Amino acid sequence: MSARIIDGKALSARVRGEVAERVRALKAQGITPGLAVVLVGEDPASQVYVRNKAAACTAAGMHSRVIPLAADTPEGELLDVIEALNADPAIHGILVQLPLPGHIDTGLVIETISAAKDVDGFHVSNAGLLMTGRPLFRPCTPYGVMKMLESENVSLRGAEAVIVGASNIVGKPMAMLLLAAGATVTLCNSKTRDLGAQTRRADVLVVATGKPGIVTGDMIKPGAVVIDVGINRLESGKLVGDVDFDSAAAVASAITPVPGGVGPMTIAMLLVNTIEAAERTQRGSAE
Ligand SMILES: Nc1nc2c(c(=O)[nH]1)N[C@@H](CN(C=O)c1ccc(C(=O)N[C@@H](CCC(=O)O)C(=O)O)cc1)CN2
Repeated sequence: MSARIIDGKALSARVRGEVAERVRALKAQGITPGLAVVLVGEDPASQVYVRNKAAACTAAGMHSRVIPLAADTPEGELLDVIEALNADPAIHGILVQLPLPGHIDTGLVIETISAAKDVDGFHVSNAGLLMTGRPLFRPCTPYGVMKMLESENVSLRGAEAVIVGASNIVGKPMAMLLLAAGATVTLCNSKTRDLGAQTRRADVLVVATGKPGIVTGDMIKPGAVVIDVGINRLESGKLVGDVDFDSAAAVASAITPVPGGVGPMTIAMLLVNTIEAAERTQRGSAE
């Protein structure tokens, strides 16, 4: 292995420490930032993520409210919960943990969250603002990836960036952020012909498909920076990314591990978005 390991755990701890300082400053002005997380159902992975989000919030000095709802909660009831949170002045950020049970329209749920409290950055208004270069909230995972690239001093101006996976929550916003930073962006999807021909052009390669091992070392340009967004639990219980780590690390100049890479940054950037939402409220009330 020759690649440098990009330590998401260490960077997320730094970011969370900076957020904690901003929380202290805001509290001194009488505002406690508050995050509400709605969890529908009992998906074990979602339960872990929600618990970790709440714990990170509390550790940073924020107010955290977790709202667990049964898997068969009617859609209308979930929308009522969101409306109540939209109107609650103690709550500055709202997120609904995904995925949702099949009987619920995810798009409708996201659009019901007030765009000003949409700390996931998934609301169509926030997606539009990001696309037009005026971001309010950047989606946490791609935002975390940008923070990792910045911390590694990766030069993005004019760089070839290739993203594998075109989801609304990672791939598409990732493309917008890399484009805004001056990269030439290629966004691959499940229909892309000859994926390796695309990935081999990448100076920065971001993989977010949920398919373990879809990218192997022979698909990577020597010296590329490889960001693995995938989190896949194998039957053995082992957690792996979308990139075959050993073969990729032999070729790349830097690579994120799984676990301990992008995942912890997702939670750190959620705290950043929440403190920004609360600071914005404070500025609004001071004007
Ligand atoms: N409303 C949202 N739902 C989902 C999001 C999101 O950003 N907003 N992203 C993912 C899940 N996710 C956050 O919610 C998330 C996934 C993984 C991690 C993480 O820290 N992973 C650890 C490993 C944890 C484990 O042992 O399972 C790591 O990679 O080191 C944090 C957040 C889908 N849903």
